[in-house]
Amino acid sequence: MSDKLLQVEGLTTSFKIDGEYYPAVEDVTFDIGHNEVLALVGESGSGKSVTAFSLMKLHKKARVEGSVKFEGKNILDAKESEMNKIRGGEFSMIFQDPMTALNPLMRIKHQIIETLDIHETKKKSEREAYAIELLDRVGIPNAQRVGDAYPHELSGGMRQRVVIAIAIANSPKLLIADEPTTALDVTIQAQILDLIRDLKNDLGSGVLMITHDLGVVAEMADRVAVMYAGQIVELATVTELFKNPLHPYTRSLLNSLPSEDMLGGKLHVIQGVVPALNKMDRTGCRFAPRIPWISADEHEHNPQLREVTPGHFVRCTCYKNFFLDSSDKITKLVEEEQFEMIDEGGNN
Ligand SMILES: Nc1ncnc2c1ncn2[C@@H]1O[C@H](COP(=O)(O)OP(=O)(O)OP(=O)(O)O)[C@@H](O)[C@H]1O
Repeated sequence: MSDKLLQVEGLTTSFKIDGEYYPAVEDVTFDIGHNEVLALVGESGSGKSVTAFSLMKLHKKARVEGSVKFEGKNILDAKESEMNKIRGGEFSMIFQDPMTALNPLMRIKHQIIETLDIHETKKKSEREAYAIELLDRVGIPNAQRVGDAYPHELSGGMRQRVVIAIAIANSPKLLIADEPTTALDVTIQAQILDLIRDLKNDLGSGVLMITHDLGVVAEMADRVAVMYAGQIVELATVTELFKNPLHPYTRSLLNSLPSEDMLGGKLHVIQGVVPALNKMDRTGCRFAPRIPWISADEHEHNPQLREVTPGHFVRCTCYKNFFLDSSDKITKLVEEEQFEMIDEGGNN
């Protein structure tokens, strides 16, 4: 048996658009160990959720290629009946929006009991008491009363705790958290992250934490995979990535974090957005159109994710010619109008 909990190799998930398949996620390779948090970061449309849904085999109409080995077994070959056992059992997912994850017409405790029933966790007679115990464990005060409530009677933070109670009900070995705190205010966010970390430590589970919040990454992750336009462009330990980011996209992401030494309190972002699936040039470096001051011959023709120092992987050689490490250089690029300046309120 592999010592890695999850090994994803060459994962490629394609959707049909106007009769042709286009990959939303392409050649994605990473692994997660027991009791390890891997953060998957990247801006909207980079392929984070498609990756997560592919791991759970939740895409019904997509073409999914590559391999996803869970404790050495390729689950992409698993039958739907096996996947139903795995989902919510060994693999669990915490979704971004608790309101869509919960059934509005069912009492909270029955939603937890339902997942215990599917996986036959605990004796039937013990399941209700265990459901209440889980609510208590995720920090819900007056768990008995909340168990009898319907989702709309709870606050957003409480609902997210319920979703987490459901996700951990069967002691999953792998927890996938897709932007678990986006919909919550800052104080509740911190509490939910603490909760996920404590549960991970108690259960020894691996966690795939999907986020575009680098603060969450710094706080939670052991390693980070940065995604851009369906590919992982950089992967390293969290310390290494924050200390020595290489790929231009990673560096621009980190540079967009507000910090005191930013020019005049402004944030800097590289202009542009992730291209649509059917409009993307797939032959070279996908980030090239967003850093036009780097000449074409500084990009690789078909860039691969390559280990440049032990455990630190980067795609494309263009990083060698990309500098964004001092205010002077940022100023120069701003003067050359390569950067869009936005203030902290998000206004241009
Ligand atoms: N069912 C689908 N059919 C066609 N295209 C899809 C489908 N699901 C996702 N996509 C496309 O795949 C790409 C990646 O989407 P994905 O939702 O994984 O991005 P993301 O990084 O999770 O973004 P966000 O942070 O906004 O959730 C996008 O271009 C999206 O439009």
